[in-house]
Amino acid sequence: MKPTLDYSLYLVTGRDLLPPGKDYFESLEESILGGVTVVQIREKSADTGEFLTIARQSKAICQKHGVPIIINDRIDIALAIGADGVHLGQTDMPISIARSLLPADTIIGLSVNTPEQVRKAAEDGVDYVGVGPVWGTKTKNVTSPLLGPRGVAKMLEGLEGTDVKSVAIAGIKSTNTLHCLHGSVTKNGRALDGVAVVSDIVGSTNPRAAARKIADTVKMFKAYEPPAAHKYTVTSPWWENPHTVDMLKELAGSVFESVQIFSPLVHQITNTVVTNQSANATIALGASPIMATSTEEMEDLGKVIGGLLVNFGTIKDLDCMLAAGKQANLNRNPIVFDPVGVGATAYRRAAADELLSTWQASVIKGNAGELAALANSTEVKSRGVDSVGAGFSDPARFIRDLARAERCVIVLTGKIDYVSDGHTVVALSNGHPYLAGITGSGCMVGTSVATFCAGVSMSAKSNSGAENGRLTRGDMFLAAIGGVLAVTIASEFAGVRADVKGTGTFLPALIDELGKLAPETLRDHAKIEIVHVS
Ligand SMILES: Cc1ncc(COP(=O)(O)OP(=O)(O)O)c(N)n1
Ligand SMILES: Cc1ncsc1CCOP(=O)(O)O
Repeated sequence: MKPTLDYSLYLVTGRDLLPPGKDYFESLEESILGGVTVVQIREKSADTGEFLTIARQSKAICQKHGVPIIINDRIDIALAIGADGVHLGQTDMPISIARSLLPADTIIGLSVNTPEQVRKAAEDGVDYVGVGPVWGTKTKNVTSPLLGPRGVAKMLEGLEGTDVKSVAIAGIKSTNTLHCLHGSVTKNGRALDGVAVVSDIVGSTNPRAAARKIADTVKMFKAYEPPAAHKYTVTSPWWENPHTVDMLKELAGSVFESVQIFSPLVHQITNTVVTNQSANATIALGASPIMATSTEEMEDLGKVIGGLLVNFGTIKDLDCMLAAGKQANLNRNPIVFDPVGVGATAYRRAAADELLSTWQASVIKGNAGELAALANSTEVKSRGVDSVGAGFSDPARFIRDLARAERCVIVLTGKIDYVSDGHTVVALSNGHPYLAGITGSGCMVGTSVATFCAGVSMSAKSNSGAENGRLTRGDMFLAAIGGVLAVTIASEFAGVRADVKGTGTFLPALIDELGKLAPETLRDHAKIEIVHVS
C-alpha cells in the first residue's frame, strides 16, 4: 500500500549550501524538527559510494522522525536504502521503466514546466509533480522558463480531476511562500500541496527556525480554506459574509469609516500626469499619501504603510514597483494595480506580466481595453490609455472570470462600473459625465480604491487577534466598492454645483466634494446592483 505523504514542506538537500561549520546531518535533523514533512536527498556531484552513505544516514534521521525520504535521480540508491520514493527529471529514467524497477508502493515524482509535461505526468501515473521554476534561484542553473505563481496555477489545471499531488520549486523562501501558495491556485480552486525549498532552509544557520517559518505559513494557508470549490480570490472572504445590496451599502459606509478612523498611509507609485491630484484626493478622503519612487526606501515603507497603489501610466520606476509590491506582500499590505494603457505597447504588456508574476495584487482596476489586454482578450480594443468601442458583451462574466484567474478583486471602470471578487459581481451606476472629460479620473478611482483597501486593512489589523492564511487583512471586495463609490458619488455632487461651469472647474470641485463626503452619504447615494452570472 502506497504511503500518503504530507507534501506541505518538502526539503531538497544541498550540502554545498550549508553555512561554514554547519554539519549536514545536524542541519537535516534541525530542519525536520522545524516542520519539514518530506526530504529529498539531492547529490549532484557525489560518487555512488558517498551518495549511498549519505542516503543511509539521512534515512536513519528521517525514520527517527517519521518523515519520508525521496532520492533524486538515482533509482539504484533508492532501492539500496529502501527509500520511500524517487524524484526524476524530464531527461531521467522514463516513469514506466522506473515503475517497473521499483517496489509498487514507491512514490515517484517528476519535474514539470509545461502543460504538456503535466498532462503526460498524470497519464504516466506519477504520484506528484515538482512544478517550477517558480522564480529565479542561485541553487541550480535553471534553463526552463520561470513560471511565477500564475504560471504554476496554469500547470495545476492539468491536474484537475486527478489525485496527482504537487509542490512548487525554485526561489521559494519564507518571505514569499504565502504569495506562492495563494497565486498558484486554479480558477476551480486546485491548490499546491506544498512547497519545495533548498537554500532558504539549508543555507540557514538556524534551519529549524527557517523551516518553522515556512511550515507555519503553509499550515496557515491550508487551515484558512474557503468551502470546497469556492476558492476564488485571496482577498474577499465572501463565504463569511453573503452579500445583499443593503448589506453592501452598509458595509461600504463602514469601510469609509475605517479610512477616516485610521487615516492610513497610502503609498502611491503613479504617473506624472496625476501625481498631484491623486495625493490631494487621498488627503480629501481622510488618509495620508506618500508618493515615493526610490527602490532603496521600499523595505522601510512596506512596514508602515496601510496599502500600495501601483499605477504604471507613464511607466517609469519598474524596479521600484517590483520591490514595493514584494514588500507589500511580505507585510500583507493590499496592492491595487492600475495597468494604465497596458494594451498600448508590448513593453507595457510585458511589464504587467512581470509585476503580476512577482507579487500578488489585491485589486486590479482598469477600463475595458486595459482589462481585455490583461486577459489576452481581443473583444475590446484600446487606443493609448483609452478603451474603444462598446465594451464587453458580458462584462459581469468577463470580470468574474478574470478575478478567478488573477485571484484578486477586479474593478472594471466605465459608464457603469463593475466589481467582482470571482464570486459576486456588482454594477455601480453612480457618476457624472464630467468624469469622462478630465484626465486621470480613472487614476483617481485607483487612488480611492487603494485608500479604502488601506483603511480596511488597518482596521482588520487592529481587530483580529489571530492571523489567518489570507494574503491581506480585510475585505478587499468591499474596499473596492467603497473606493469606486467615493469618487463617483462625489462627482455627482461636484457636477451640479453652481460654481462648476465645465471640466476645468469640475476637478477642484471634485476634490472639495471628496473632502465633504461622509460614510452616511455613501450609504444613502450608492446605486448598487448585484449582477448574477449564470
Ligand atoms: C520537488 C522537486 N522538483 C523539481 C526538482 C528538479 O528535478 P530535476 O529536473 O531532475 O533536476 P535535478 O534536481 O536533478 O537537478 C527536484 N529535484 N525536486
Ligand atoms: C533542485 C531544483 N530544481 C529546480 S530549481 C531547484 C533548486 C531550488 O532551490 P532554492 O529553493 O534554493 O531556490
